[in-house]
Amino acid sequence: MIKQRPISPSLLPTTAASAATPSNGSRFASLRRAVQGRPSCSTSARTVCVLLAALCLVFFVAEMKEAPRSIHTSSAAQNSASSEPDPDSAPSTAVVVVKDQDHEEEPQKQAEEVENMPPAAFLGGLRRFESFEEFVERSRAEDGPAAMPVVPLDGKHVTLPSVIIVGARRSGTSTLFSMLSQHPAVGSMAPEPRPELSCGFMAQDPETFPQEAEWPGDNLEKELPASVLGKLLEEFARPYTVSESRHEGVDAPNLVTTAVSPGYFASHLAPYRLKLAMPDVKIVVVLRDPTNRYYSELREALCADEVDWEDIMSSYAMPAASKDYLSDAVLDYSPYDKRCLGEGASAADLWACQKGLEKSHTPLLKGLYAPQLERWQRAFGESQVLVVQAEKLFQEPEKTAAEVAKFAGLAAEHTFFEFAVDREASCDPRRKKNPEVVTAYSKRKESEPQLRKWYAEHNDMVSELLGEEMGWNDRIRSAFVSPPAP
Ligand SMILES: Nc1ncnc2c1ncn2[C@@H]1O[C@H](COP(=O)(O)OS(=O)(=O)O)[C@@H](OP(=O)(O)O)[C@H]1O
Repeated sequence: MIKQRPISPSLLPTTAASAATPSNGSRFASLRRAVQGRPSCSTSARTVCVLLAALCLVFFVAEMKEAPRSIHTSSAAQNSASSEPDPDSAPSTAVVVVKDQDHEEEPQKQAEEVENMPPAAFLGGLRRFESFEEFVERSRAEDGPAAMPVVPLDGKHVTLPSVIIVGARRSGTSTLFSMLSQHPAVGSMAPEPRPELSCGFMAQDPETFPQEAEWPGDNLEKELPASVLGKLLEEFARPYTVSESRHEGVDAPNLVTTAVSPGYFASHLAPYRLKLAMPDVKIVVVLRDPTNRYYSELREALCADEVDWEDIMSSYAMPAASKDYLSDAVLDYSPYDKRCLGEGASAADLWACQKGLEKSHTPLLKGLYAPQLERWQRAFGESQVLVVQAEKLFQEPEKTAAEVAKFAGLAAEHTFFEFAVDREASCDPRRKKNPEVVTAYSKRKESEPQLRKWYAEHNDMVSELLGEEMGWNDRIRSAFVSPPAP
């Protein structure tokens, strides 16, 4: 059970300006930098934003004094959250309160607390082990994960995530991660980037992945020897440094550690390797209208400081108008190929599938969600994989975060604050000075109706798979509805 405790200042909302305070190496730092440093936010707009945020803060603090700590549902939330406004024409979101998610307060104190813990003692749900091998042995002996481990490593203390948001990329994963991190029983970890593993530890090339811990290609129930698994977990956990003393006052079994690795969803190997390494980890998948997801990724690529034209032009090639193209894509890059789903596929087979996906039309194919989702469900079972629709997250952020929190095993009696994205400030390549960028983006945007049609059949498949209408085809459907007679 989570002990009720007064809201600490770090849980209170901050103004846009203070939320934008840079912080070393954290995911939030880059988010904040993104919010702060966006070129289009004019000074006057910023002033208005800051004033608005300050007003929000005053009202909020007054309200929090009165309000019980319950789930906060947005009054603006709509019941049907199937589509989002066109990200290219949507007005900027009002700047909303953001919890200042710094994991920097009292790091020294935290380190000392962990250091002074007797082995196998609890600290807010974390249990100290001398090594991951010891953790694995204890978990096996106790027939379940022996709490979340905290293990000394190279002068730091590291742990493992119990919930991982695996993607899809550009679907609001950072927003969800930052919202969950507001929960007092969540020790969120923003892994330090490892440039050498651009696609993530569990998605890396079999050439560099530890051979003895590799997916054997046949048996999902296989148990790796404790020494091998211990070594693998140590490598995996290396960037997940235990955060500061925010776990204080939380009863042991409730602590949840979350991580976000949006590149994992499209990986063919990550689900199986993760299952082998952390069979109990909970998986969260956020799915966004694939057309909007595509343009978001394109915008991100075009807004990068250094744009590799050749790469962008080939990666972001548009589908040909003919439907055959889809079959070609399916056969050549085979996210549908049975072997690529993992049945009897070796790590080398799966890597070939992943490479195929990476080589051509990647951003386009990443929007074919069904086979990707099937791999995760096949590896972990449906009950361990939660699918969140991005449009619902955008329209009902607090409610959606509460649902994810419940899935993660967290008590619901907590208020989440929306992490709002200032759309006007978000990168729009058309505002770039470089005419090549402007032309490239505009040309791709002209093909939007074609792209929507290309995804339509697959979108229906995803709706069917999830037993819920995602609404991603609404725009093309409405285009066919004849206007009412004058
Ligand atoms: N609350 C809310 N409302 C509307 N849109 C939102 C919201 N939160 C995140 N987003 C949009 O999600 C996109 C970023 O997704 P990710 O955080 O998953 O990106 S990443 O993969 O981690 O780079 C990025 O999409 P685009 O703006 O279309 O590029 C964000 O604007």
